Amino acid sequence: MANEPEHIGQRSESAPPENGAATSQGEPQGASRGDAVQGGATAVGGGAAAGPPAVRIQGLWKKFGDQIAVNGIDLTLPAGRFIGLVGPNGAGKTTTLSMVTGLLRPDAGVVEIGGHDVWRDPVAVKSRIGVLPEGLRLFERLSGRELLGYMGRLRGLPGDEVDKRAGQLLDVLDLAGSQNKLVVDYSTGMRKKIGLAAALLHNPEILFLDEPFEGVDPVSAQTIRGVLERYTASGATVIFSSHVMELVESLCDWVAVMAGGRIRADGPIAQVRGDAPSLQNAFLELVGAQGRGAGQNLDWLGGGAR
Ligand SMILES: Nc1ncnc2c1ncn2[C@@H]1O[C@H](COP(=O)(O)OP(=O)(O)OP(=O)(O)O)[C@@H](O)[C@H]1O
Repeated sequence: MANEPEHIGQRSESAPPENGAATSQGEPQGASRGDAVQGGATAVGGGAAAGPPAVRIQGLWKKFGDQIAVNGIDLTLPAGRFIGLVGPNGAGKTTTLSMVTGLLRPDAGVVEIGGHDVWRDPVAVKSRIGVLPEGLRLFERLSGRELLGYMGRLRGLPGDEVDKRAGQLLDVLDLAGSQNKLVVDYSTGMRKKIGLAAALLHNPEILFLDEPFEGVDPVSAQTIRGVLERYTASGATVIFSSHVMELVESLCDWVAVMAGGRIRADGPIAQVRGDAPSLQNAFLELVGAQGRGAGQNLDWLGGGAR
C-alpha cells in the first residue's frame, strides 16, 4: 500500500470494494516504467517537510455503471509542492479530484487532506482547501465583485477583509475592469479567473484546480501562473490536472500520471521523466500511447490533395 514504504518497482493497488471490479486486478499494469518510478510515499518520507502529506489516498474506487473510472488507487502527495495530475482523456482525473475534494462520494477508499478524513471531517477539510472544479458552476446573476463578496462571507471572513482581498485578486487577475459585469456575461477565461479568485479568497493550504489553463489566453495564463507560484512559495500546495505536458514540466515539481483509472507513476518530475527527453515522451510511454498511429486508416482524409 502507498502509505507504507514501498519497494521501487512494485505498485500494489488495493482490492476492489466487492466482487464487482475483480477482473481489473488481472489487467496488465501498463508500462513497466510506471512501476519503476512510483515514488510518492517513499519520497515523502525522504525529505519533504514533516507533518501529514497534503493528500493521502488509499484504495479509492469509483464505478459508473460498468465503467470503472477510478480503479482502487493509492497515492500520497506531499505538502508544499506544485503537483500535476496528468493523464489521457477518460483517465479518471476529474473523478479522482472530485472524490478527493468531497464533491463526489467514492464507492470505497479513504482520502485524507492534511491528516483529516474528507468524509468524516468535512468541515476541517473544507476550511483548508480551495477548489476550482471542472465545469465550474457559478452564481451567474452576480457580478464578479458580488460573487467574491458572497464567497468570502460564506467562508466566514469579515466584510472589510473580503473587500480588501477581492479588490486585490480582481486587480492581479486583470478582472478589475469587469468586476461589475454579471458572471453570466464572462468569457471562458474570465470564468476560470474569477473561479480561481473565489478558490483563493480564504487563503487555503491546498488548492485543487481541474484544468485551470483551459480556455485561458497566454497573457492570463502567465498571470495565473504568477499567482500560483507566489502561492506555493509560501509553502502552500497546488494540485492541478492538465493535458499540457510542457506546462506541467515547467510549473510542477511533482507529478502523478493516471491512465485507465490507475496511477501509472508518481514522484518528483525528474524521477518520473527518467531518461526520456521530455515529460511528454515519458507520458506517452507510461500510458502506452508511444507509436500510436496518426490516423493511417483515414486514407480518405486529405482535402488538400483534391
Ligand atoms: N457521471 C458519470 N457517469 C458515467 N461515466 C462517467 C461519469 N463521470 C466520468 N465517467 C467516466 O469515467 C471515466 C473517467 O472520467 P474522468 O472525467 O474522470 O476522466 P478525465 O481523466 O478527467 O478525462 P478528461 O481529461 O477527458 O477530462 C470516463 O470513462 C468517463 O466516461
